[in-house]
Amino acid sequence: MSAGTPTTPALELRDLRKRFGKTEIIRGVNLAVNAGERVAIIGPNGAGKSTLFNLISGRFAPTSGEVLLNGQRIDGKRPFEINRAGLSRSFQITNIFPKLSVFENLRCGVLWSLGYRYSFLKFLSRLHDANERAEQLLRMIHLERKRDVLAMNLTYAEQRALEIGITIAGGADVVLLDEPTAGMSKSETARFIDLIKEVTVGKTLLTVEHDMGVVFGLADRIAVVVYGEVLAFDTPDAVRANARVQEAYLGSHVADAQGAGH
Ligand SMILES: Nc1ncnc2c1ncn2[C@@H]1O[C@H](COP(=O)(O)OP(=O)(O)OP(=O)(O)O)[C@@H](O)[C@H]1O
Repeated sequence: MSAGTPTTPALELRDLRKRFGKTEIIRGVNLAVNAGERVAIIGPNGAGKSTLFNLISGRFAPTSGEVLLNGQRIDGKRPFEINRAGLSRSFQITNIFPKLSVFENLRCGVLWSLGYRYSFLKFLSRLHDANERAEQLLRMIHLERKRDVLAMNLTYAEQRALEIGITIAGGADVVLLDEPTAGMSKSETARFIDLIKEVTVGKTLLTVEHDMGVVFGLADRIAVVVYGEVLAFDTPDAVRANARVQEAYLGSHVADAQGAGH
């Protein structure tokens, strides 16, 4: 791209709105996330963070407004279409197959991302590639030694790592993770932040997060959502210093994160 040409954002929300019955929950959100950026969405309970994720990943259709993935409209498309367009959202742990091994779970993730549009023969010819990709993912999430262990016998943190492996299996370049470290101990969380950074190198990452230690350890920019609007979208330092954010939400949370050494 020549100098001065504006780069297309990896993900862009334009005046996005969502109404449930009479209540407008998302009230005109504009957000442009650059390729390769790591963005955390924070905000009080009920602010609309999960709804925003659901709008981006296609679980909900917006009432109005646009969602663009690499410049292409994806609002109104179905989740699997959005996934194949290059945006992947973390599966919940319940979507891990408990009675399959770690390797088999990863391979399922790879095969699913290849889609059902392939004929059986083409599918078979892809199996070799899928195996290779699953081995690669296994190394990326550092579960080589658990390769043949059934998913149900993994520790909680290992299951969350597997979930991330499945999420990135198809090679999506925009990845959405919903509270990736929820329920983890402090030391597991610290290791997990490093893992997330490693596996998303070169990708665009969006997380919804309550843990301010994770937010400030992971994000290049933070979007603060309050009552369905983006109150601030800036670097961690700028958000920390933002008086409106302090007032609306952050105060005690930031003190906690700083106390934790992040
Ligand atoms: N399917 C739905 N139907 C009706 N109302 C909904 C629906 N989904 C979410 N809401 C409402 O939208 C508001 C925002 O919810 P949302 O889950 O997006 O908030 P959040 O910021 O993710 O909260 P939390 O941090 O507690 O997870 C809430 O008042 C919720 O009750």
